Amino acid sequence: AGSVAGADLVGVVHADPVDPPGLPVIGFEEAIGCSDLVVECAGQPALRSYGPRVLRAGVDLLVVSTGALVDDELFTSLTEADGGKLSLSTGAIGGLDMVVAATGMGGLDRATLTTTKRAVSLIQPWMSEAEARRLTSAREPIELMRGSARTIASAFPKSANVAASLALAVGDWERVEAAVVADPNAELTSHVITAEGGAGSYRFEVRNHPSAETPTTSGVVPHAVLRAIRSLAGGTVFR
Ligand SMILES: NC(=O)C1=CN([C@@H]2O[C@H](COP(=O)(O)OP(=O)(O)OC[C@H]3O[C@@H](n4cnc5c(N)ncnc54)[C@H](O)[C@@H]3O)[C@@H](O)[C@H]2O)C=CC1
Ligand SMILES: O=C([O-])CC(=O)C(=O)O
Repeated sequence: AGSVAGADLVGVVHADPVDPPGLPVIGFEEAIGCSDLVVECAGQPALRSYGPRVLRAGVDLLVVSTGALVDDELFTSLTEADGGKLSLSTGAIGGLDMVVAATGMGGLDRATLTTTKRAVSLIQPWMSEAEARRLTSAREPIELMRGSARTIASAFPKSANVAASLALAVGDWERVEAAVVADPNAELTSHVITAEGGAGSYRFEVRNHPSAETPTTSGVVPHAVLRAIRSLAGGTVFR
């Protein structure tokens, strides 16, 4: 809508069969040829395919699908590429600035994240029919999986990028334990972060309305992206 001062949307690269109405659709090569910044908001596979090429072309890259960075090879190619600058969207959660600051003050001993979403939105292609049915017929919350941030961000690529975002802020994939809970009655998506270390002890709780179009995603995420673009474009960072 042109609401980010200092930034113009030059185009949208997409993979759907039908073009998004009212948006300037362009191809990937055209996008990296005519923009200063590419925003990845297309999923972990798209970041794997396109991220390194964006940076190598000297174009900055803002990443939403942070969970793709669990792949060490991709992590290295994105963080050590010569060319554009990489930045990560805070996406659906808050508190990461404080986690980074606390990590800087002697490190964190431990951090946890519990993500609770509407049960049906957590069905994954790798689940058996019985597992998927358990989610569609659940009456009570079910803890679906608990493990390292690396495990959880890989197992729920459209729902637990936040686990990777927290681990990247802590600077240690294994020190962050994440859990995903399927709640048949969850109206809101919740993310509860805890962290402890030399700087203190922290707890952040986020309760987001899911997007009406894509219930796996919290509705606020595009606005986190817009905030990041505003900041990258040199605008005020407190708005
Ligand atoms: N860091 C965070 O807190 C969060 C991260 N996410 C990430 O954002 C991603 C996008 O979320 P939504 O917009 O809700 O998903 P969506 O499924 O509604 O939209 C994805 C869009 O990406 C496009 N796309 C997919 N593959 C592509 C490719 N190879 N090239 C070009 N376009 C491609 C599709 O055409 C589609 O329009 C999620 O898959 C997830 O990885 C989502 C929520 C929070
Ligand atoms: O939008 C959310 O609440 C979180 C999400 O999907 C993700 O981290 O992939």
